Amino acid sequence: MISVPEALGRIFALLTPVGTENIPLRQANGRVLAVDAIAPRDQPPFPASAMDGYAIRHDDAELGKELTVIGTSAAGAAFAGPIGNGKAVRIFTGAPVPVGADRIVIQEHTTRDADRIKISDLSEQDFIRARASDFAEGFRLGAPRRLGATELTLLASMNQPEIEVYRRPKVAIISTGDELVMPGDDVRADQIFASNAFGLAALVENMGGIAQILPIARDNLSALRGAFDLAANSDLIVTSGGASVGDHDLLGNAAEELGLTRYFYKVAMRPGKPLMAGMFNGIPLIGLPGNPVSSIVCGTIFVCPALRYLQGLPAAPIQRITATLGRDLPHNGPREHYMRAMFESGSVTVYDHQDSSLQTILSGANCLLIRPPNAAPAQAGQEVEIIQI
Ligand SMILES: Nc1nc2c(c(=O)[nH]1)N[C@H]1C(S)=C(S)[C@@H](COP(=O)(O)OP(=O)(O)OC[C@H]3O[C@@H](n4cnc5c(N)ncnc54)[C@H](O)[C@@H]3O)O[C@H]1N2
Ligand code: MOO
Repeated sequence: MISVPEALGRIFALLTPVGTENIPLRQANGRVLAVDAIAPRDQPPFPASAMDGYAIRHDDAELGKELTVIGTSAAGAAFAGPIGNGKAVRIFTGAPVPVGADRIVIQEHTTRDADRIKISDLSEQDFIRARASDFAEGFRLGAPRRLGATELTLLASMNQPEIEVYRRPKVAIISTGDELVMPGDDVRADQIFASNAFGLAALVENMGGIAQILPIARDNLSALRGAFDLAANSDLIVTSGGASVGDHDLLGNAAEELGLTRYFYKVAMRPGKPLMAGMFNGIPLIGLPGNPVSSIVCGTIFVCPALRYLQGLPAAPIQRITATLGRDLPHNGPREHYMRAMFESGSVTVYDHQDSSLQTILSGANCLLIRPPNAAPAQAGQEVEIIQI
């Protein structure tokens, strides 16, 4: 059995980032920028007022001084002329500061009478945003990076109506097992509903991929062949179930017969021991164990980083953070244990029941607490690592 980092490294080695495409900025939420975006001009493109008030010359900034208002500068409607001593221009937030003015007096610090204002108070600040104080022409937003609200705001202000992003990787999800039926279908007493594919599809979509849930493959070679045929145009195949050693667990052997080159089988983790990965007729394949918790844990630990890597992001494991253990834990066995747990106010407490079939416990958990292989007993108050889910 190999370790989790070793398995993840071998999965990255199977993958090649997908190609790129040009898309409208409006469709870029959640996508990964593939090429640096470069600002074609300064922002702000002119010195701009940060407040509503009056633009004046610095020399005129004296308490009690009276000035003549000679015009208005509004956002999108600049005052054309320059401004001299003894003069003021009514100005609004975001408006260009007239040539010659180098200070804004906020309107609360003035009294106005017709076209005259009197300065009644003064701030230390000039309330002028210098040209290019946000970014200058030539500023780069570097790729690769995932685009969300903040990046899209910036890209729009950089006048990027279209951007180059990585294509969304297509992931075919194949559930295997004679006992499985899709939710809503007729179910016999000896069958259960196929749940793994729904969670896995959500993980894939959350990571920017396109998930395709294929029809359930029964535990026989021709059913598996049919499912794999449907996955032919995918960037990644994810299977669930049939990975273990039972008489009906034929995924590994059958897939090899159909063209799979297996790169590894079995990982020192819990849940998830029968994980495998390989290349299926040119398409990378990750084979997850069938137990629902194993499938989602392995999806989080392996499929999510794989999706990031397919979209041009660095080959990196899922982020861990530290938390304080809320309750003592016994020593751990030889496999790295991903325990379902609750993280609240910095403290993490594991659930009593950790069987990898318990979907209710998994859905109640908000993190996985990681126990290293052969870890000594841990006491409440100790620092531990968790992954938020
Ligand atoms: N003799 C041994 N038996 C088992 C071992 C072992 O080392 N020796 N490993 C156990 C571990 S650990 C796991 S994990 C499971 C994994 O087995 P498979 O990947 O072959 O999964 P299945 O047998 O097909 O299913 C296991 C379990 O999960 C249910 N299942 C499967 N697919 C789905 C699905 N899509 N949605 C919901 N539930 C699903 C299935 O009905 C079984 O109950 O093997 C242990 N056995
Ligand atoms: O490795 Mo299994 O996934 O513990 O239930």
